[in-house]
Amino acid sequence: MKEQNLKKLNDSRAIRWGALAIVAFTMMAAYYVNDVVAPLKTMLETDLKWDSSEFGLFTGAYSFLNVFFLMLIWGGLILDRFGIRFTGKLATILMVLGTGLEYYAMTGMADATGTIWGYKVSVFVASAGYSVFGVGAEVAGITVTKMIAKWFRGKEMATAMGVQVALARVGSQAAYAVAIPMARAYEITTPVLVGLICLIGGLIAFFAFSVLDKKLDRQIEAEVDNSPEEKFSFKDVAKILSNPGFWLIALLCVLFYSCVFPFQKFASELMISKYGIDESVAGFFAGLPALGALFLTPVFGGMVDKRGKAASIMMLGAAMLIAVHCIYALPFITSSWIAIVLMIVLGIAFSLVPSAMWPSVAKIFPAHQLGTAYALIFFIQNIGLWGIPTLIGIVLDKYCVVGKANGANLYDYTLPMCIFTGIAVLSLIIAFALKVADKKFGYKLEEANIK
Ligand SMILES: NCCCC[C@H](NC(=O)[C@@H](N)CCCCN)C(=O)O
Repeated sequence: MKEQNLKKLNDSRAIRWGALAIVAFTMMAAYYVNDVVAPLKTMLETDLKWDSSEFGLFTGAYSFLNVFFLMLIWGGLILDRFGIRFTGKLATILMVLGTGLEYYAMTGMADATGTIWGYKVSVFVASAGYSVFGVGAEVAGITVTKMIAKWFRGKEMATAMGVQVALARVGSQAAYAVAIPMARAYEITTPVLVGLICLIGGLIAFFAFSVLDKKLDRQIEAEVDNSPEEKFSFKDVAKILSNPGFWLIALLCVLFYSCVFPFQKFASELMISKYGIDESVAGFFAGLPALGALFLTPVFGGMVDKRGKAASIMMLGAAMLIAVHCIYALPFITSSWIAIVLMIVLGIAFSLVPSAMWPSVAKIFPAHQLGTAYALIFFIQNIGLWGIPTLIGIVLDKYCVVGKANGANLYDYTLPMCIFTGIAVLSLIIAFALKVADKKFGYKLEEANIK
């Protein structure tokens, strides 16, 4: 009997969901490390003497190598050439090494004098470490998307993608919630050390997953990794780039995510300085969008599957984003309750747009172009994840310092929030253009997936 007629590993619901749980743990650790330094902004200023521009440099460093050294593109090529197991292990090792370097810079180099290209040695080396981590995290992201496509093809693929993103949000929310209390109780760098340990756990988890994946490959005759429909191809790049749907989704992605992830990085300080929220819970509130998205992304994903309206939902999410950032920008609104409600509304927008956007990519592009399309969209998104925090950090230092307290600057966040509002307005315009393009080019974004 041919091997393919045997029951394969991923035919067992328990085993395929178990495999997803293993890699989702690795991604959860990645999202934790990604976000855990952000709530410490004020402490970094008092304890390690990092100013806002240096914090912005560090935050944007996540995407630096991905953008300027095209690491996502090389990552896509490596993924297609060497497969999920090799690329996943490589990406996770990069995350561990990068975080190790970041931790070393923040501990062992904290007192080092001197500068590199005008930046403190500790800031520069920590940013270099975070940049290496960013390459690993983004490549791991596309690897996991491909892993889900392989293990869940013809099964609960969209649900599995939603569950993986939702679990990653647990890592983000944990980071925002624990960073300040943990840093106060132990050392400022303890939250990073915990992340490093979790990532080492994630590396072990990925090695365990690889054993299962190898077994699955032995069971399937035609190896999915090598099938032409999964390959990153330069021919496809040209086709994708000439599709107006690609540009609209990529632009919406960079604009929308630039208003969420970089904003969150500064949100703990905003909560404390403008709304008087206690430092011990400010991170928790800054992480609320991730917590909301944890529950709502699968719900809205289900709605998009059953009722469609993906383009309209993206417009709604972008409109909500404008309202949130605009109200944060108003200098006379300083109630902590309003700040918290706005974070909840941001959480709803942060669930609406991704749950409509990522499945829309699959409607606009045929299956064989999907991997390439995701890598290119992530690449463009990373330009915003690099540029916006860098810009906000500089703007804070140059135009927003209004005093000093306990050795840290006090900032007026009006101008940064106006910048975020402007980007959100652009995202609504692009979402509207996408809806028009949907009608014109027949992407079927407004139609239900399940009929
Ligand atoms: N199947 C695609 C899922 C994408 C999820 C998306 N992640 C990203 O956009 C990453 N490129 C950036 C992650 C940065 C984490 N702070 C998401 O919504 O998380």
